Amino acid sequence: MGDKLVLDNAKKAAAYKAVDEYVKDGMNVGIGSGSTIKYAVDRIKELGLKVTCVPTSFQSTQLIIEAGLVLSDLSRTPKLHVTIDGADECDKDFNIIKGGGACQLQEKCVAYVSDTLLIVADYTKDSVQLGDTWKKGIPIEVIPMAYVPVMKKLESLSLKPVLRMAVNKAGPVVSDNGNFIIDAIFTPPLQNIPQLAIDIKMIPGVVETGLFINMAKKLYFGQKDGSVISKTL
Ligand SMILES: O=C(CO)[C@H](O)[C@H](O)COP(=O)(O)O
Repeated sequence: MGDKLVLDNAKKAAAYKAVDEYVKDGMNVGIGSGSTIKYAVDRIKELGLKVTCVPTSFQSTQLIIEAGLVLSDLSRTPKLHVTIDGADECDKDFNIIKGGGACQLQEKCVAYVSDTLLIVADYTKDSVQLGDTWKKGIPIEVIPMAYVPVMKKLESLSLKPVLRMAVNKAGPVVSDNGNFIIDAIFTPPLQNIPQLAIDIKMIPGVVETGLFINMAKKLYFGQKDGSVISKTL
């Protein structure tokens, strides 16, 4: 089997297991973003579950609509039973980096109002410490007018900020919220991750960081052989 197929099977196994364990008829469900979450939506559809879905991006809105599921938003559905989302890297203490797809702002808003946040990912996202496998840094959403001073401040926090550039478009990536994304590259180990998350968030112009601390209840990692390792703290 090719590497991509192995990875896709691992993602699917993780997403299916999370849905099977947690999602029930009548629930309000947050739908994360990325390539893994597609399988969670597939499973919800396959099981015919009667749930109300709140998306975390343009992409997940499309997934919900295409699957024929009930689409809502945080204004109409401000309290969720469970959110299922992907991740770029998870450490042994459940510190998580998200935002590889630039969706971390809406993802965090949706996760925050959820009773339970489940992370579904393939085995490459399961690390001892952040930065072991994810080399693209911490995604940080910033308002466009402030990106230069934010980058300078990030340098003073020993991070190496890079403005994320678009592919097939001249200029920077523009998030679903009209903002820029700075990827703050770091050399592991990160010291005091909860404090770092606060320090970054406190910089004027920063809207949200891709550091998800103390948020996930359970992590599901699909393995090469199609099994799933799940972890709770
Ligand atoms: O945080 C995210 C988007 O902002 C994604 O959940 C994260 O990048 C994982 O994506 P994938 O499931 O494609 O590996």
